[in-house]
Amino acid sequence: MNAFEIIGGKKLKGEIQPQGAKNEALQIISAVLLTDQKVTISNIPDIKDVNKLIELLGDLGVTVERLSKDTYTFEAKNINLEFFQSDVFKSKGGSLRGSIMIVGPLLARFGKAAIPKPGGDKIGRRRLDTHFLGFEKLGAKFVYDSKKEFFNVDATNLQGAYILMDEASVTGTANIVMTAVMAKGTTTIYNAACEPYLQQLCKMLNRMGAKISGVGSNLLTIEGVTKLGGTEHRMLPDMIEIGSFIGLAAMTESEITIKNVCYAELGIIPEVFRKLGIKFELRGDDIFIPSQKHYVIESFIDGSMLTIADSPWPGFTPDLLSIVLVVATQAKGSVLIHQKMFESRLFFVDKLIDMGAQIILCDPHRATVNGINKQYKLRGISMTSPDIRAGVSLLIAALSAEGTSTIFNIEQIERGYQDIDTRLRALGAQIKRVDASSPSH
Ligand SMILES: CC(=O)N[C@H]1[C@@H](OP(=O)(O)OP(=O)(O)OC[C@H]2O[C@@H](n3ccc(=O)[nH]c3=O)[C@H](O)[C@@H]2O)O[C@H](CO)[C@@H](O)[C@@H]1O
Ligand SMILES: C=C(OP(=O)(O)O)C(=O)O
Repeated sequence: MNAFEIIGGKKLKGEIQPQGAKNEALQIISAVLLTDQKVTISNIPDIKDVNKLIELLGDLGVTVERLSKDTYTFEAKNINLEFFQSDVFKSKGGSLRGSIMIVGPLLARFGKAAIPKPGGDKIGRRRLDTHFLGFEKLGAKFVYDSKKEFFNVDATNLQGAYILMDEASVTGTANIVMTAVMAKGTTTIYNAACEPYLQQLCKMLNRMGAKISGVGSNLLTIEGVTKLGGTEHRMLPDMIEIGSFIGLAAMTESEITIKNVCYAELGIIPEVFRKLGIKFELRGDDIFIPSQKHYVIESFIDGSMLTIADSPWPGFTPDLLSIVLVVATQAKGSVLIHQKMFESRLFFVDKLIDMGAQIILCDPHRATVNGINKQYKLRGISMTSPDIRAGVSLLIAALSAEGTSTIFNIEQIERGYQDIDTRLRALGAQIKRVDASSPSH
């Protein structure tokens, strides 16, 4: 078990390159199961969740070749469907959220799939109804063994259908799209999620021979085809990392350039950080954030207090709300953070309160932050990271704080942020990895 030890209060400076997008990678890598031909994928982030999915595909029989640090080829020629019943599959498949997205492609290609209830962050209930209701509409049948927490799904004759999704689920949409691309006839998916992750997936599937229209909207039309072929795909930069680095720069008064951000794909994200008063410039495709001592939270036009809430794309992603919250603690002004999607994602504010932040947790979904305008610094403490984004928010808080902080359970952070300690050290951060099982901890 490792922990991060951080000496805070130091300004950082330099350039940082965002990794490839974690949540896109999980969809794209699952999609290689749709063809027996070679698929080459680049800008793959070297992070725990993605590596676990790649390993799982290897166990299923996919030939995986690593061409360079971030580029792999996948060839799903000989898939071993017996592997589903093994204990290895039950433990590995259940250890990450993204594994649920192997179901759609396996159904489309082989007419059967299985999956243990997937893992991922413990940030509230994470139901899978949208996925399975969609599979059912396309003609599949599933059985859920609640004792073993295991799904078995069968589909002998997938038929296109009209699907009004019960919510705009990100992984649910990806799964249903990957099933429908090889179902007979036309599928219409309304209330589809349309995050850049999904747009990237649909574009890749179309390059493989699929016929998907409406990409980027919440109404997708899919004409089923009988076979898909190989392709090449490059992952977008991770928009959640980009948002995290904007927050990091503001909190630590640092001058940071975030390189090659694909700005056009960031949607409303930059605007939300601007509303917190953070200044930055777009230089080519880089975001340059100057060192700024103070930043002032905007009010609404009528003078009322700003609310920042999550909603499905093109709304603000829930994965950046924890970062927005931590950044607001040092701003001038107040903001209400409303986490609508997840019910346990704001509890980490206890740790920020221990560090000296002024936050009132109104209920599990809402927290009011009273920014202290850097009148004093947060103080370093020992804390445990409850989930990936809270973990990074605490890391940002620790880097801005006075004194030493220790963050335990950094495996959560490393699910989604590649070599984060090394990359932060390159900006001048005082962060080191320590063995948390040693007696001094
Ligand atoms: C591997 C992966 O890609 N994970 C992302 C994916 O998870 P995932 O695909 O699991 O999340 P979903 O989009 O299914 O839903 C997330 C939560 O929001 C709720 N919900 C969803 C849609 C909606 O219109 N209303 C609503 O309340 C759901 O009930 C659920 O509690 O999308 C989430 C929402 O952007 C992100 O936090 C996760 O990082
Ligand atoms: C919640 C997240 O991930 P996952 O869905 O993999 O748990 C996230 O990336 O913020």
